[in-house]
Amino acid sequence: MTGLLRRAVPRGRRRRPLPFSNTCPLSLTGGFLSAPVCYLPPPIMPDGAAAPRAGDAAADGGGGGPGHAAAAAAGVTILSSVGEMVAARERLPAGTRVGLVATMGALHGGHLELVRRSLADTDVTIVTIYVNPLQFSATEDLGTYPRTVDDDVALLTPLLAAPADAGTPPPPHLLFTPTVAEMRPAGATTTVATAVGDAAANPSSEGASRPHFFGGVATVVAALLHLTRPTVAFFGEKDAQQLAVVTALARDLHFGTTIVGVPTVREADGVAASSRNVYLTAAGRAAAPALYRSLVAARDAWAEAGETAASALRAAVRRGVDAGTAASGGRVLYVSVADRWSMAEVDGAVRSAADVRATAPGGEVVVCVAVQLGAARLIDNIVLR
Ligand SMILES: Nc1ncnc2c1ncn2[C@@H]1O[C@H](COP(=O)(O)OP(=O)(O)OP(=O)(O)O)[C@@H](O)[C@H]1O
Ligand SMILES: CC(C)(CO)[C@@H](O)C(=O)[O-]
Ligand code: BAL
Repeated sequence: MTGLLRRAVPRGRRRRPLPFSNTCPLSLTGGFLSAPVCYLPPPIMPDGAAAPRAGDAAADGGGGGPGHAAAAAAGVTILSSVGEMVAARERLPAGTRVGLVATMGALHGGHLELVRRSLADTDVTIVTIYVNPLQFSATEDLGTYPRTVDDDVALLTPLLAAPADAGTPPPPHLLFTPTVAEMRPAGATTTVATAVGDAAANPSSEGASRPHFFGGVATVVAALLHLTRPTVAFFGEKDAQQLAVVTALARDLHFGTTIVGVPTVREADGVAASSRNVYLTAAGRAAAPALYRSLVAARDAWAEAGETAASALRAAVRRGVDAGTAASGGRVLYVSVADRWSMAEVDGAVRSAADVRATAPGGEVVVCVAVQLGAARLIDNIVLR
């Protein structure tokens, strides 16, 4: 049976209704990708990155707990194989505006805001949950990264199962939770390199602090864009350099996807919502507002007091974060004042606030900070605007 989709579009646009089938049985066999696989020698991983470890698959998104059954009952389709994902994407009618929200799970208000943006701006939303081993170094927290798939499904279900207008079938939103074995089969050797995330490009950046990281992110995001072919993909501004990397990736490799940055969702005291906040001790949590407080102070010094020296802005953020977190064991990993899209560090002066206000936007500068606070590695940033 075919129905017409008529979703409320709160951002001032009502799109042409699209036909969706509300009886859409999904292949459980992996579609055309279930063809025989040629096994190759063990994969070569990027420098410092951890290969998928035994046991990862059991802890990642595959399988289905009680939350999956509830989601299925509410009409949310959860897919765990690449073949199912490809087949489901193939079934969407031409012209469907598809939104992608890529996550590593342990969902919080930041993720849900991305999903809401996608639901408002596109016809069909695909949320992915995948803890990507390629973006963790051997000494990082791949093994302990919070995996809360049932809770995640429970949070997503009310959003993704929200009914369309009466009388029309709901849009076929999807949750894709592949295993490592599905996403990165034994023998996979190809990775995507990115100059925007390159440590050499900026020694005081997230890319330099986590040299393995952006190669892993670019590789998995390229695979997810390829599998889901989204019209728009939504990424959080909290991960400023990741947003720059993904924007360059989509543009440079002609994915035809628009990358949209979503403003950082914060707790009442300014702390950016983050899955790794669960690692904070009570003292660390009490100290964590120092990051955003220091960033806001630097932005105010630029906007209101005319401070344009990048070195002064960097020093002010470092001083503020040190003062707020050192007693709780906080250690500043880097402070960066960089072009928002190339991530090149600014050596001299940033454009003044008056100049930015008076002329066309462009050449935005972002101030980023990373802090190790006990077991939690926190990042945050503010754009000078
Ligand atoms: N507070 C937030 N506000 C808006 N978007 C966010 C926020 N936190 C994460 N995101 C975005 O959600 C997407 C998935 O991020 P991810 O699953 O790594 O969550 P995370 O909280 O950043 O995790 P971690 O604590 O491991 O860094 C990314 O695009 C990320 O930028
Ligand atoms: C973009 C991403 C899902 C790739 O694994 C991850 O880096 C994240 O959750 O920000
Ligand atoms: N939030 C980006 C994913 C990561 O830190 O591994």
